[in-house]
Amino acid sequence: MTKEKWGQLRENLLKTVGKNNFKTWIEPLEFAEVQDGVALFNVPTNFMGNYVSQNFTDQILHELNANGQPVQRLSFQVLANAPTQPAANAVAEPKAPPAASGEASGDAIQTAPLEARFTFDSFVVGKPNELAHAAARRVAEGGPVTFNPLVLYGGVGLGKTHLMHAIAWELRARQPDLNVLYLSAEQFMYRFVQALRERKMMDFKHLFRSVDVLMVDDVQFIAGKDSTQEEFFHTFNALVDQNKQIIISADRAPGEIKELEDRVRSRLQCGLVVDLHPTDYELRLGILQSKVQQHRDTYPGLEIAPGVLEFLAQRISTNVRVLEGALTRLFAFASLVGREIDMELTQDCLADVLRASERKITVEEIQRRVSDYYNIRLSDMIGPKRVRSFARPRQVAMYLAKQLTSRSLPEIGRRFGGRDHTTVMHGVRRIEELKQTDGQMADDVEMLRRALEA
Ligand SMILES: Nc1ncnc2c1ncn2[C@@H]1O[C@H](COP(=O)(O)OP(=O)(O)OP(=O)(O)O)[C@@H](O)[C@H]1O
Repeated sequence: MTKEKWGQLRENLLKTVGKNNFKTWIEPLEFAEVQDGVALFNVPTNFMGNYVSQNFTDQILHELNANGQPVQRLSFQVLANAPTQPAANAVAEPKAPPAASGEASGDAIQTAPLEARFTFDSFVVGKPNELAHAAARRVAEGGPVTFNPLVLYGGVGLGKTHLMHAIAWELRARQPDLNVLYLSAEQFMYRFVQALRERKMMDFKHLFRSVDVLMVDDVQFIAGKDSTQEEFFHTFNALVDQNKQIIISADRAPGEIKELEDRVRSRLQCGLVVDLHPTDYELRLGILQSKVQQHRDTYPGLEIAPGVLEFLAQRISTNVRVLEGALTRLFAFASLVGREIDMELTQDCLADVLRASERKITVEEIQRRVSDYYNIRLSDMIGPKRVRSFARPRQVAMYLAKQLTSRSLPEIGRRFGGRDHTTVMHGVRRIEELKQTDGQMADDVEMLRRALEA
């Protein structure tokens, strides 16, 4: 059967299904092929495929067979533009959703392919993200729901979206019939507001309550947006009641998202909350090595001199997105000028990135980190109390301030509640000694240093 033929047949369905149904459900079906008695259609969302299959199969089969097309079954696939992956059985949307359009809400969610690159295979695992990765893997296996929701949180560019897409791809591969819905919290709000405006709340509720897996990215976005939070809360409860998996990402821990309603916060905290820590040197190097492999296909024959990747992993300590961007630029530049990627070319090509990442660590930042680490209040770190539980963290912070900033001893003293420079000197020496004799102290200081430098 040809597309034209389907176009003609389709018109006949107008009478049997009615104008509204026809417009909403039949017209968007794109005929693909007939094979072994199965007619395959492309549909914009999985939800739509399911709906048509449940409600209009008989009419469509009848129409096809009555017009000389021997078809026993219908099949629907979600259209995905992703070139290297099969069509995802998940609906996704671009990070920046389009401005409100006149499109009907509820019956279909704006679709876009999941990012083809964001798979488990391309995700490099290291200490900072191993727990998040393991949890994502577990959920992606699609077995019985053991923790609900899974909340992945972490700073900018640390791989939250990558992991979420990887889960969706994996679920799709393992269970093609599963209805996986991935969208950003912003898109959730946009859909909700549109449904309210167009009085299509029933459709909206039906859509969101009929998914098997709901994935909401950047949930911090709904903080302070009361009615969206309320709807999210109800959607959440309805799905949890049906034992459907929910996966959420946020840029910080649920407890730290301001203006998030308590009941939403406590729901998020009910499941497994795992964080993606800032990358460390080893992870950055691993990611760079893996990206180099990918670039080799595009730029065969380009060589990288020894030491360049190590240098980048050391110097670019911001997010992975910046790291990736730097490498892409390096390859493009090197291929353009026909040179090997060595230190000189790297310095030339990435001068601005390298400058920007020369991050200055402040004494205040150190104090904050150290007090968090030892679970004491910032005011106690700076204040006058001399009990060991405050004095030791204070000395660690002084030591790190001396090591990681260019502040003088008197300047550091001033920032620790106006202490004398000899006190600072004593503190720094004490930690130096302890690092030699106390393994725990050596580990603590190293961990803090890495976290601050990340
Ligand atoms: N461990 C990793 N291995 C491979 N690539 C990674 C890893 N972590 C992050 N990336 C890459 O870094 C880029 C940024 O990741 P992603 O978009 O997932 O970050 P995010 O945490 O969602 O950030 P944002 O809060 O800005 O949305 C992506 O291209 C992603 O593939």
